Amino acid sequence: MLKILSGNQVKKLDSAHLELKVISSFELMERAAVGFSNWWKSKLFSKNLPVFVFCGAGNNGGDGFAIARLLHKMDYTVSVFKCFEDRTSLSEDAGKNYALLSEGIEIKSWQEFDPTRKGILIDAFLGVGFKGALRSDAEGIIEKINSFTGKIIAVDIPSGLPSDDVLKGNCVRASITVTFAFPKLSLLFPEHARNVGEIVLVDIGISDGEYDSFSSSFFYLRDRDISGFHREFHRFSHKGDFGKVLLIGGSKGKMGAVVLSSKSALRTGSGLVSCKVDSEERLILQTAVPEAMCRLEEKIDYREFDAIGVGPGLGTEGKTALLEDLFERYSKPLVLDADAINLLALNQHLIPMIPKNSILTPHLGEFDRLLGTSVNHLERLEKAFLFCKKWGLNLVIKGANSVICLADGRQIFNSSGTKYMATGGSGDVLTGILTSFLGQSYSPEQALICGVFHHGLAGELAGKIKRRGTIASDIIEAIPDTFIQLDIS
Ligand SMILES: NC(=O)C1=CN([C@@H]2O[C@H](COP(=O)(O)OP(=O)(O)OC[C@H]3O[C@@H](n4cnc5c(N)ncnc54)[C@H](O)[C@@H]3O)[C@@H](O)[C@H]2O)[C@@H](O)CC1
Ligand SMILES: Nc1ncnc2c1ncn2[C@@H]1O[C@H](COP(=O)(O)OP(=O)(O)O)[C@@H](O)[C@H]1O
Ligand SMILES: [K+]
Repeated sequence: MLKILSGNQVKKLDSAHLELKVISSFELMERAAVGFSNWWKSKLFSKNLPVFVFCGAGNNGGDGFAIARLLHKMDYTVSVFKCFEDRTSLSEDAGKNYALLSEGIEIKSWQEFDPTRKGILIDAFLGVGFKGALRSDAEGIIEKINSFTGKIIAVDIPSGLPSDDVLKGNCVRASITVTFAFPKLSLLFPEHARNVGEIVLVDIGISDGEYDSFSSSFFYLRDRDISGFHREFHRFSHKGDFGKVLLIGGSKGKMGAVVLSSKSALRTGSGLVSCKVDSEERLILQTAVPEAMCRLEEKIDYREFDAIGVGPGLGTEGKTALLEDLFERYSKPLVLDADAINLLALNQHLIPMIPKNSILTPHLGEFDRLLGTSVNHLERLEKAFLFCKKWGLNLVIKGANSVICLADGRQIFNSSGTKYMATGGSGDVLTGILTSFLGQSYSPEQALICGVFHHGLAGELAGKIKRRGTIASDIIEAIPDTFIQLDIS
């Protein structure tokens, strides 16, 4: 799994790579620019639109010059806008790439840019080398870039965004950020979404093993990581191997939640799915999901089940005793979502009773209720880290790039998912998926890594067809396709 390093570690990673592969820093810059232009080619941007490349004096600007050269070669009309006083201030590699700009490329000062022009703007002003508060000239440059009404594409990071911290000043508002080697931590914070836009990761040839000597507790989960975490089933596997799971949830007016969770558990491969629901409401579940069974008795022997998920649509009124009783009589890891989390927020004395290694899946609102409001995502990550360590629990901070926070302190940002998943019930689908994997004897870590990724991928597949018309049921229907897509039998 790809490690997310700090901005300060990037230079060291680069130097180690240059030494290992015996290449120059100039060649590495060229790889970044080639990676960018290959992505550009795949997007088929119209050649009728001129390209404006804003270049700073550092290596981010160097990437910009090289990109300008490559796009010009591809027959785009390219102008470079200098965001520096004179050539002597350029970094060595930026200087080399500046010298390679061909005659057909117009070179102007950033002040000369007319932001009302039609075209595409490439922001290669500041990269991960940006430190401290913006200097006053830089403020002006960023304002100029942001006054442009067309598409802005940031190189590595939107200029002005610190790579590992929360934005404090002004920053370019990009609609796409093409980042190199690994996504910089701050690109993944929800409060930066308007500045970062869509993230595109460009490989510059640094292999995962080269990150080994760098310490980081942050990771980035991609499709290639998944298969190693799945369990294999063989020809003689029986119903029991696929697990017997229980979902506790649903209440008057909110039965849909447990309908969605149970369906998604079945679509994820559970052998047997039972639901503990109010007896008056059972017909809704049994009609909607005939494959699921209802358990109506007051005192279920929870030990019958390989995994239990609790919370979707449960309601909080009068349910504290149910949760307490569950913690007393079940010792395997649970999945706790929605109202189970709200109950914990209201009854914090129950937290020490949660079976070790359980999984909590709060969205930002539930997270705040449980652990208090946070001023920014960094604080939220720190709170999650302390909570998971203290209680030996795992937690998913849900949203775009959901963060899997493991009990051992690792925090894994998910790469799959789409904005079309921001629809009622998609969290209930995740509860079903996670409970299903736990029931199939996946460890909580395996269940989390596979579950969160497949959920996001199912959302992407559904969103490709249904766009903003995507509903939670579409995500469930797409779960089987995720196994095909990832070649999991
Ligand atoms: N492995 C990688 O990640 C690679 C990174 N490359 C590029 O190199 C960049 C990093 O290059 P550098 O270390 O030269 O740094 P940058 O180009 O990001 O920044 C240095 C420049 O920013 C200015 N600056 C810094 N703080 C400022 C402030 N507070 N106000 C105004 N200006 C400020 C400096 O004067 C200098 O001109 C990356 O972002 C990426 O674009 C690629 O060229 C090659 C591979
Ligand atoms: N913009 C987004 N990008 C990616 N995933 C998203 C986005 N918005 C929501 N999701 C995912 O959808 C799910 C929503 O969960 P939740 O808020 O609990 O929904 P509900 O309570 O309606 O079931 C989470 O897994 C979250 O990661
Ligand atoms: K930039």
